Amino acid sequence: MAEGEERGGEGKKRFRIGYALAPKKQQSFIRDSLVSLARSRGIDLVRVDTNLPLSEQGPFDCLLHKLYGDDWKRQLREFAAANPNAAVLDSPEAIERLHNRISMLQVVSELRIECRCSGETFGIPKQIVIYDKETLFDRQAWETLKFPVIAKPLVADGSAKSHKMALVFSHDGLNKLKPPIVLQEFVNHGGVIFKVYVVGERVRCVKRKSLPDVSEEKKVSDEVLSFSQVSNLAANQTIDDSYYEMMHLGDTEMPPLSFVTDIARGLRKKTEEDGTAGAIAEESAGSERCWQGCDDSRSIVSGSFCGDGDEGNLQVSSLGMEEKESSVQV
Ligand SMILES: Nc1ncnc2c1ncn2[C@@H]1O[C@H](COP(=O)(O)OP(=O)(O)OP(=O)(O)O)[C@@H](O)[C@H]1O
Ligand SMILES: O=P(O)(O)O[C@H]1[C@H](O)[C@@H](O)[C@H](OP(=O)(O)O)[C@@H](OP(=O)(O)O)[C@H]1O
Repeated sequence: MAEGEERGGEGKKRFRIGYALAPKKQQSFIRDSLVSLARSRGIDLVRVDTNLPLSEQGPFDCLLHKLYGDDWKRQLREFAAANPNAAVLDSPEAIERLHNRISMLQVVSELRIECRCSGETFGIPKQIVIYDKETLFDRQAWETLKFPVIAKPLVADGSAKSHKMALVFSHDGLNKLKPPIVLQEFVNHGGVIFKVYVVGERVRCVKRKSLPDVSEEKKVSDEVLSFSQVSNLAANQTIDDSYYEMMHLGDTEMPPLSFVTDIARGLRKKTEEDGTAGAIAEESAGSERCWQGCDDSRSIVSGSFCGDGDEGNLQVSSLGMEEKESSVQV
């Protein structure tokens, strides 16, 4: 439908947003409440049928997607060419860097934040990337890194596998890992992370549960603990709350707003400079893509990191989603 064409009743133009999501993400993101709110504001959310060619569907003023693969990328390119006025969130080129845990953090490492408040620091935990088993056992590659470390799949493509991580306490745990991986020093941070979502001018900071601190005696363990999406556990997945009760997480203060907005502003500026659409949100120890919904259906993954083993699983209980949040416009 041409731009400016009337769609809704009473002379109001309605917008059609096509969404193309995997079924699980559809469930978490396209909630009835969102659909009704959008409808009341003149926006119709329309599911894209991924079994049909995109070119046969629409018209859409905007396409919201979280799908991957060469064929999908081709379809998006064709859609963008045929519909130059339609927004594609996000273009495959713009999100490419977020699919690799090294390149996703590059923009963060280039940010220089002057911390005006005392005590705040900003940066990425020390990390190395390991592409093969040989390097995994090469002590030299490890010289700069201290245990415990978190092993994260290098690829971050939204698959369940790409979220499977492991906390490794010593060299003995290394043989359970499957490169390519990023090994990042574990930073004790009191069992709570702050996720900061940046969409254009808007910034929202939420508090989430994270991995518990590692005590000195635990640091000598040869265990490997696997975990997945700890910050997204649903309220009914409470397993062991004693740690969090002890840490009084509910009382944890949000980071100073000025600190959060400085980071948000910096990230926005950097991504705009680089011509990247969409948004990155910054955590205390990682980096995130934006345009996210809440998902009640996640669980601690049993089984091993990157696959199929059976090492111990880390038990983390859930904090109510977005238990406490602050929102600001920059
Ligand atoms: N270096 C670190 N030190 C301590 N904890 C960390 C570190 N890196 C990650 N974590 C914890 O592990 C969780 C998952 O890490 P990360 O955010 O990199 O993975 P993800 O799978 O991309 O994210 P999510 O769990 O939000 O889907 C973080 O939310 C945080 O709780
Ligand atoms: O809801 P928050 O706390 O923002 O957590 C997000 C994760 O950090 C993202 O990694 C998830 O996206 P992927 O599963 O596509 O990586 C994303 O999955 P979603 O797209 O299903 O919402 C969320 O789990």
